[in-house]
Amino acid sequence: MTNPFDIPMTAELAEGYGRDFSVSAGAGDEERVVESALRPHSLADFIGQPKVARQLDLVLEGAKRRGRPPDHVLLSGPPGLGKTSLALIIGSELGTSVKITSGPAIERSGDLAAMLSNLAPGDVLFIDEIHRIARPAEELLYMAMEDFRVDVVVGKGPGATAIPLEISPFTLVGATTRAGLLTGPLRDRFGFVGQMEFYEPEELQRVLARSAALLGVELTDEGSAEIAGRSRGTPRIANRLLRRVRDFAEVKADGRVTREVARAALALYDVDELGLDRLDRSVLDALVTKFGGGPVGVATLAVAVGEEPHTVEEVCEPFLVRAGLLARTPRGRVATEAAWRHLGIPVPRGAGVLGSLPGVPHTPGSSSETLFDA
Ligand SMILES: Nc1ncnc2c1ncn2[C@@H]1O[C@H](COP(=O)(O)OP(=O)(O)OP(=O)(O)O)[C@@H](O)[C@H]1O
Ligand SMILES: [Mg+2]
Repeated sequence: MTNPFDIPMTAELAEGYGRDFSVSAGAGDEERVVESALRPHSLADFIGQPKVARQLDLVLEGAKRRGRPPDHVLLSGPPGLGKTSLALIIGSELGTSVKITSGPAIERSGDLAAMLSNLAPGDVLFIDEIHRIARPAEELLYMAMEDFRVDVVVGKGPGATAIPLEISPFTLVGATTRAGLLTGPLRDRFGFVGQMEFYEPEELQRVLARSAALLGVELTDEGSAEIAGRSRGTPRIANRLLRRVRDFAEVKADGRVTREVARAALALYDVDELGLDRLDRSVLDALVTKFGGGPVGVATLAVAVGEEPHTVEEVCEPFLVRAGLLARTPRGRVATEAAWRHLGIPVPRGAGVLGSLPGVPHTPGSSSETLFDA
C-alpha cells in the first residue's frame, strides 16, 4: 500500500481500519446512528435524483391540495442512494407521522394487521426491504392498500372466520434494492414508482459540502472532488469516506480536507481511484484469475471470495456493472476488458472476456434496474 505520509497506525486511524474498512454501500448498525444526523429532512434539502424528486413533489402537492393521502410509493435502487431518507421526507412534507418496519420483520400476517390497524388517518407506513415480506402478509397488504381494510382470521381450520376490519387511509412507502423480486400484484398497487439512480460526481460534491458543514469539517473543492470521484455514485459512501478522511486530516494534517489529504487518506484505507474496495477487487480478481474471466455463477464466485452470494450480488455487483467492469449474462458473471486492465493484468486472447462473447450486450452505465433483473 502506498502511503505518501508514511504514518504509523494510530488509535484513531485503527478504529476505522480494524473494522475491515469497507466502502461497500451497505450500512452497519453503528453507521445508521451517524447517518440519521446527516439525513436531509425536506425535498428542498434532498440533493440529486432530479426526476424522482420532481415527480414526488407533484404527487405530494396534489395530495395536499385534495386533502387526501397520496398514492402508495415504491422507491427502488441500490443501497445508500437515499430511499429511507426520501421515505422520511414524504412524512415530513405531508406533516404526518411515519411508522417504520421492514419486510423481514413482518413474519406473520397478524403482525402486519396489528400495525395497520394502529395507523392514524394519513399516516405513512414505511416498509423497508419490502421484497422480503412473507407471502401471507403480502396478501393482507394488497387488500389494505386497495380498500383500506384487512381481514382478521379468527380460529383455525374449517371453523375459522374472517372478520373484516376497517383501517385508516394511509400511504404505504416501500423501499427495495431488488424491485425485480417484487410480485406483480404488489408492484401494481403502487401508484408511484421512483427508480433511484447513482449520483453524478457533481451531486456528490454537493452532498459532501452539506455533510462537511454539518460535521464542522473544512473541505476544499479539490478535496471534495477527490472524495466524490471515489464514492461509487453513492451518498452513503461519500459521507463515510468524508468521515474517514476527516479522521486523517485531524490526526495527520491541520484538519483541512485538501486534495492531498484526501488522496493520502483514501490510499491508506485501500480505496482505489474508481472507489473499489477490498471486497470489490477480490471479486474481480477471483473472476479474472480463478475463472479466466468467466462466465461463472454468482454462488461460485461468492464462495471463492468467502462472501454470501447476496452480498456479492447486491453490494458489489451493481457498481462493478455500472463501472463497466463486470457483466451479468445468462451464463454467469463475465469480466470485461476494463476489469483486466484495472487489475493491471494483460487481457488474454479468447478468454471469457466480454466482447469476445457473442451476443452479450455490453452496457456500462445502464440503469441499475435492468441490471437487477438480469
Ligand atoms: N439526496 C441526498 N442528499 C443528501 N444526503 C443523502 C442523499 N441521499 C442519501 N443521503 C445520505 O446517505 C445516507 C444513506 O441514505 P439512505 O439511508 O436514505 O439510503 P437507502 O437508499 O435507504 O439505503 P439502504 O438501501 O441501505 O437502506 C443518509 O444518511 C444520508 O445522509
Ligand atoms: Mg434504507
